[in-house]
Amino acid sequence: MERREFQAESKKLLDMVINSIYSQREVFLRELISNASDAIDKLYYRALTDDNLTFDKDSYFIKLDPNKDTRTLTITDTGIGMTKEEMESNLGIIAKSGSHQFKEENEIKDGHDIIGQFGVGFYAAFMVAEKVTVISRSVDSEEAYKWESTGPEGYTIEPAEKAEVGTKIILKIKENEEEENYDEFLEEYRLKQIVKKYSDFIRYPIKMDVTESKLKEGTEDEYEDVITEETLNTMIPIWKKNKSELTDEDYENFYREKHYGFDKPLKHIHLSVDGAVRYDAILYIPESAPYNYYTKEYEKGLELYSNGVLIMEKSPELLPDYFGFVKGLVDSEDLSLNISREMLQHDRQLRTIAKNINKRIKQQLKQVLNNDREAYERFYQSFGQQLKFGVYSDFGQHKEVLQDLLLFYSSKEKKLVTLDEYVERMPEEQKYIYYAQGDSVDRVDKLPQTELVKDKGYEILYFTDEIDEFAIRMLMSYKEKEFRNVSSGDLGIEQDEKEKEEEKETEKEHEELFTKMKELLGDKVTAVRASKRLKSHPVVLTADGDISIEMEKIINSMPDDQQIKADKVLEINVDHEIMNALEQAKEQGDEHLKLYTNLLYNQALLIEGLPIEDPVAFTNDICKVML
Ligand SMILES: Nc1ncnc2c1ncn2[C@@H]1O[C@H](COP(=O)(O)OP(=O)(O)OP(=O)(O)O)[C@@H](O)[C@H]1O
Repeated sequence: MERREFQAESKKLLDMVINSIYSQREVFLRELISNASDAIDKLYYRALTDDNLTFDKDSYFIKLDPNKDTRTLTITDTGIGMTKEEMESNLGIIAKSGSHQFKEENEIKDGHDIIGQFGVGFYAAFMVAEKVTVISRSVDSEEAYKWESTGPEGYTIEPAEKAEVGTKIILKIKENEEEENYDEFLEEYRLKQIVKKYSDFIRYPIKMDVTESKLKEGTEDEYEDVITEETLNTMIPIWKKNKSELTDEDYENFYREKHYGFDKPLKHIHLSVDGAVRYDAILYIPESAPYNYYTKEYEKGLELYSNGVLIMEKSPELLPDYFGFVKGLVDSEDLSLNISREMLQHDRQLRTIAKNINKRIKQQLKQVLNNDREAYERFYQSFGQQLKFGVYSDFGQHKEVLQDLLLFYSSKEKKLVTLDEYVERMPEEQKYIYYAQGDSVDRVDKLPQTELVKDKGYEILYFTDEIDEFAIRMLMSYKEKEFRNVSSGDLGIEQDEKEKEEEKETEKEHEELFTKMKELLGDKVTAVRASKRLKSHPVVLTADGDISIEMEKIINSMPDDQQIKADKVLEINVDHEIMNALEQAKEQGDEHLKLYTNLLYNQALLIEGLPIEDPVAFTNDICKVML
């Protein structure tokens, strides 16, 4: 028996396969099973043109046989086999793919897509095996041959005995090393796991004899090992089935089987696209957020398959951040994979798929919003913040996609409404879309700032999430209607001549008092003014300029210590009885007016949910007034 050397380049390549191409050792099994499946597919193609051959799908299988005593793992297939020459060229020259050549020579169709293309996968066996033996008999030969190698030193080929057509690969599993455990590749449970993970949708059954300890018949506490042959893979992926054959329950079961979430998914999307890039996808919109969703630990992404073989557990490129909650998978035969199948060579196909998927998710959400509001609200409860963050992020790039998916609580409807519903209801003379912010609907409801707008009969959107105002600032307007904070200086509410006249008079009347009050407050406020928006409450703090008080609160609570200040204005309700008290205080001297001004300013801070600078002084001030 003559030992043959691998070609010089092959030696280097083999070293690379063993040591650096694959990041996980377990993929050796994926590679050998894919080869076995390719070999059966080749028989199928041969039968199409060869009258002497019939292909009965049910008689083909792949079998795994772990044996701890001999430390071997045998993978047997009933495929096309290899002649001596094929062994020479396909296993003797690394990076020579018989499968690739086969694809070139045969017209590949019917979804029997050959997986192999690079001619390196087989050698992944050396990551776990110290010796690899291949015994194969080709469909074209009466004789069988044995190929054997212990790695870079070379290989031998000699005649062998094998009754049936097909290939048997015997891996002599390496001994454990200090930090490496190879025993796991002889364990039934582990092999099952690896098959499920990577090869669950291989078209042919992957079988293994599984040992189970069972109660011995006729006894109560005696157990015996029972061996049964199990098929480890599901074979037909749900996404390759016809949609009409599948029920909601099937999709829900698949969601659970895949551990996409513990909840019941809100909706699923099943796509079979036959366009420029062909792919199938099953996507789920979950109903509730995983516990770590809003943390750094959460990783978005879809599973990526190529021809039913898992390539990536989480491909982040397939989902934009704002739809990062979507779960599911994509299977495409059109991906250009790199040699380890762990990455893609071009992301063009992936980008096309991602773009389509993005569109479909939006459509689906819109549909739920329009047809099943209750379900959408449940979804929004979990992921509304994410959508709003999506509007805000990347300098508002995605606002067009997302604006119609937003909901806010409405002062009028007392429930969540869309921006479209708001704008549709706006009276003609209403200039802006009004909003007010606070920690909760109850709190916003009681805000004095909302009085005038409500009095006018206009609807107000309540912003109770920190992100709300930031997102809306990015949006700027919706259907050409600008957003306006109810606390802002200009509310765009038209006044008639008489009202304007009255306002001027009031300003003049109290000018001296307000100037004095502003002096007493110093730079705590930029102005003290007669309020146009208050009806029953005595005071309120509002903001001039771009930064609202709510934004000041949020930004200042962030860890990066960017201290910013809103231009606060103390507004006084001149129709309130408090005005008399203030005018009297002014007459009584600065001391008195200062006491009242501070009290009112601190009250306004409290209403806004802002901290009082000196609570002790504030309570002392109250006592002074009481005594
Ligand atoms: N079980 C098998 N039965 C028949 N032929 C096989 C078998 N395993 C490997 N071969 C032959 O050996 C060749 C090399 O296999 P290898 O796994 O290295 O590459 P590949 O499958 O062609 O490509 P890839 O690197 O993309 O997996 C295959 O193309 C095929 O012709």
